[in-house]
Amino acid sequence: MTSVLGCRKIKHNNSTSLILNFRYSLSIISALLLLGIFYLLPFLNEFFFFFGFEQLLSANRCSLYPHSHYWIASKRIVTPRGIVSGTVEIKGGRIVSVLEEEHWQKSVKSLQVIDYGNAVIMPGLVDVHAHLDDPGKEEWEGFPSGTRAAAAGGITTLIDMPLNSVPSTVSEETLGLKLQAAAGRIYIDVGFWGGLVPENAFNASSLEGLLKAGALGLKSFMCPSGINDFPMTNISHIKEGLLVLAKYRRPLLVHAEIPQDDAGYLENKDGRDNPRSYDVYLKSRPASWEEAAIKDLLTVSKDTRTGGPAEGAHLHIVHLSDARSSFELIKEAKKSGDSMTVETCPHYLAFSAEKIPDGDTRFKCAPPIRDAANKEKLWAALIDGDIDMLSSDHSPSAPQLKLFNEGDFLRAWGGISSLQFVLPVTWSYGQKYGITLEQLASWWSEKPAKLAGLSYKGAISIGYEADFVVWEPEVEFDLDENHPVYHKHPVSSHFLTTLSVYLYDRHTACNFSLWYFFSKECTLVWHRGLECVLFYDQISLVWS
Ligand SMILES: NC(=O)N[C@H]1NC(=O)NC1=O
Ligand SMILES: [Zn+2]
Ligand SMILES: [Zn+2]
Repeated sequence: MTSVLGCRKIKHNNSTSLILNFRYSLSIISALLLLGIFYLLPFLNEFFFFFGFEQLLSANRCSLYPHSHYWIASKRIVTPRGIVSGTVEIKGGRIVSVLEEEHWQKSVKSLQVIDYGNAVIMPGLVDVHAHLDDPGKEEWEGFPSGTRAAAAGGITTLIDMPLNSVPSTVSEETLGLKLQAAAGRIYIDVGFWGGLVPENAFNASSLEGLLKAGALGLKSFMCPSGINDFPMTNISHIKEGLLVLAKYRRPLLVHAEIPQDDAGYLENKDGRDNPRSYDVYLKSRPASWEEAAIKDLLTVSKDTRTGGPAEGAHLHIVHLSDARSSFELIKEAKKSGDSMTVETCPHYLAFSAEKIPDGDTRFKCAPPIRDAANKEKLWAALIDGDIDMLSSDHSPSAPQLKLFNEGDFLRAWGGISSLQFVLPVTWSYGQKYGITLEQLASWWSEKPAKLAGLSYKGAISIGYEADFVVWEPEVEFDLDENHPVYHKHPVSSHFLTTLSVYLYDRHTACNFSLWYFFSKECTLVWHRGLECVLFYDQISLVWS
């Protein structure tokens, strides 16, 4: 296939990527000037050495094709106006035309066309909720490992959460540290959320500094986050934050759980309950926690309505698990005109509490995975369009924090590691519900790009950035220990092994799909004789 040759050729070809790198370095320079991050000045020598050489060299190898102007063809191109058989024309990293078959065949020189046949060309996934833990907790995950796993999973843009790294991203300065840590170490486009915490919530100029410095929006917790320098906010903090966000027309993402006094969580303080029991954990964080948080949020989300004091701001509920009361409240608020969206995650759509073995802390996340009936309702809400989008909530930790030996659900780290597998998991588990490729593109690309304010990403449309995933929905692979995993901790990659456990338990054939992947180093990975290519044209940080 031409792309194999194309890829190898690119390893030695400089022309296209020089433009890429020029653009990349320029964006960094202008950002630095713009932001006035003067404290970075002492590092600039090193910084430009890094970018000028390392980054140039590595990115030189990342272009798909030795042309800045080329076409990719397929019988299944997922566009906002449906599935098209034809070509996407790419020039300088942007989509300049999408042509149906009969229109392109005459006009395009064959050498500049990569024909993927029946493979699906979709917009690259935009994951708006992942914790890359870098700087400071690189032993949990990092920009290189995390973005590489993302690329291998078809994600071309990732927005990093402000907590789990050290320090948390809660100021212009700490955002600067993120940029520094990401520089030259990312394989896909990366943007950042900033944190809304009690310390900055009433300090509008601090929040503005964070937003002006490039944070795409803010994130806050309504319960303890598990991270000391990321304390929880109350509704007054959130109300204030929304006023600042309104000015910048940016979203607030909220972890919506408020601890309730009646919860088993408190009852177990004396250690009477068995901490290995998933049921005990589930009861310790009941749906009433989510419901209480949503009820509280609705007292301020109305401010985001047209004519309201926070018009322009937007409230986004992350990782909804409760498909009952909490979901109904969100749905009503949206109907009333509150500017709100909600996401759920593949683990809530794939697993159910009844099947989680006691002591298996790979399944621990917050809010918890609930019962099978709840899972069905989540799927229905997603398919009806009432849950707007999906995200990974990739939240890895050092393996020892999962306490695999003790299997203590109450003390183990809460977080599931899933980045590389969100596309095949969504597709595979969605088969039962007859989900379509267009729905996948909406949940994983179009809506998340919109949330992050990336108006030039998330769709295969003229003028959009040329970020794609090319994959074969019909091809299956076994998710076993031989499967290459790029997360920092592949062995304890909770989600991966969890899925395997499930599949083996049920003795079903693995129904996961294979996608092509093309890594930055131009390493072609072959699975079952199929060439894997994911390609992306823009290697740059995302700026608002
Ligand atoms: N700190 C952190 O990443 N917490 C995440 N983990 C999880 O399971 N839910 C979360 O919010
Ligand atoms: Zn959360
Ligand atoms: Zn999270």
